[in-house]
Amino acid sequence: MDCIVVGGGLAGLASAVWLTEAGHRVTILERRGSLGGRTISMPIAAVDDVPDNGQHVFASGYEDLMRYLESVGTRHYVEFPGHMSIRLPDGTSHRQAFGGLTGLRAAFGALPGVAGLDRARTMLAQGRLIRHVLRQPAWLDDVTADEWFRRIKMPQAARDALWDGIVIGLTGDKTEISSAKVPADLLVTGVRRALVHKRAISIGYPTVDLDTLFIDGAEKFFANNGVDVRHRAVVSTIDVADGAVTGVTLNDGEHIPADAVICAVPVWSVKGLLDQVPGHEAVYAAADQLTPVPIVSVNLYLDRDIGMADWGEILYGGEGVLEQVWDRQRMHGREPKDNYFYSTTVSASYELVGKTNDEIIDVQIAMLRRYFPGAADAQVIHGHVVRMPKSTFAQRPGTAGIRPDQRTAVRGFALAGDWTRTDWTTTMEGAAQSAARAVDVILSDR
Ligand SMILES: Cc1cc2nc3c(=O)[nH]c(=O)nc-3n(C[C@H](O)[C@H](O)[C@H](O)COP(=O)(O)OP(=O)(O)OC[C@H]3O[C@@H](n4cnc5c(N)ncnc54)[C@H](O)[C@@H]3O)c2cc1C
Repeated sequence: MDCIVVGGGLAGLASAVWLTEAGHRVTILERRGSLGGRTISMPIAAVDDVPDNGQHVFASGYEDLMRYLESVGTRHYVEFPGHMSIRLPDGTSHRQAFGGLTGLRAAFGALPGVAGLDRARTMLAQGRLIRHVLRQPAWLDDVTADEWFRRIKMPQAARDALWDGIVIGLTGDKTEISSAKVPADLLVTGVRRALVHKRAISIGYPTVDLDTLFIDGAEKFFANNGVDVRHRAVVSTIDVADGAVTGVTLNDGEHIPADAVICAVPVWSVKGLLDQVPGHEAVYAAADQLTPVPIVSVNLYLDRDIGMADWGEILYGGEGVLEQVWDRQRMHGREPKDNYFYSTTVSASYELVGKTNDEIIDVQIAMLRRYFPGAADAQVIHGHVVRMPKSTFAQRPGTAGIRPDQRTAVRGFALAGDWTRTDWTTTMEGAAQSAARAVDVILSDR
């Protein structure tokens, strides 16, 4: 078959690799000048370094993403150290091993900063939470995670220490925005994966920049297997005749014929592309409801070691958003030479994203000084702000079930992308799983 993949982010790359492995001829059409979509590196000449557009972390249940990395030969660049740390505003850092004794103690309410009666209240609230996750009451998608925590009487201290961070980490959004059903579903996915692998889910990270991890191996694979990659090719319609796909048309009017097409553009780019696809109204309605969530990342090259206790630390008790700090040189196994490189991530950064670069750097440095005594006199050698107003998408109450399936009403045409229906939310694994399912649709349509 002659196949077209629209979009060269992770969902498109994985689709192209797996269609090629299945023996088909593939063309990738990517609107930008390079591949990678939302997972890219951004070289900075001033410090001779290659930071990313934002730190990406992995969960050990990311099966399809790992399969993609196996296919492009870079699986060995992901490490799961088995721990991460949380830091409280008083500067104390607590190392969290995943599962094991720490998990057991947490189940009994023993969380940092949670004391006295709140421990018993936390244990009871967590019991109610687990019951809701397993039984999924009908109202779960009618309320925000914030309201859910109020209903199960989760003490504020436990929310500050763990649960708000979990919601923001899992959904990418604030507790007062995200539907309670999203974290509940993800907890089910996590437990399922943990049971299959007989291991608690843990968090890992790439030991190289994102281009080396996701793109370089893919480009070699494409060159070796005759995949045609066309940059700056902007698709304007998916073409359909008699219920089957016939190809795509670019914005300059060129029609490219194909036997099969996978459309792997982000949710905010899909409107207009599917006008000829029966049922596109529901997809466009979903696209209107899955609104973008900003992430602001700052790559900070400092003149000294701020004394991080771990490769990654989550800062609790911040400003209601999840703030994370990453020790990039440690993660990449490099000795600091001319500077100490820390990367910070502010998820759901609705307020921060509108500020100037200098203001953002000031806010982040002030935050490091608050949490890390070693940062008190640190000077910024170079600061690099990455503002991504469209990083992930929000799933507000009432949106359960609106994410479209990969299978469409058109023969030979499938949707992919982190926003299509998967076991995950807006993640790299969601993108990879959507690709696996889209490729299955195409292969089963033959
Ligand atoms: C800062 C940041 C941090 C993140 N952190 C994590 C994390 O820690 N863990 C995690 O799992 N996930 C994380 N994510 C989410 C993850 O990056 C995304 O969910 C995933 O990369 C989405 O991949 P995708 O292929 O679905 O979409 P995209 O990567 O957006 O790819 C879509 C591609 O389609 C192209 N395109 C659009 N329209 C057209 C058109 N008309 N014609 C041709 N091409 C088109 C675009 O240019 C783009 O290259 C993070 C995201 C960001 C931005």
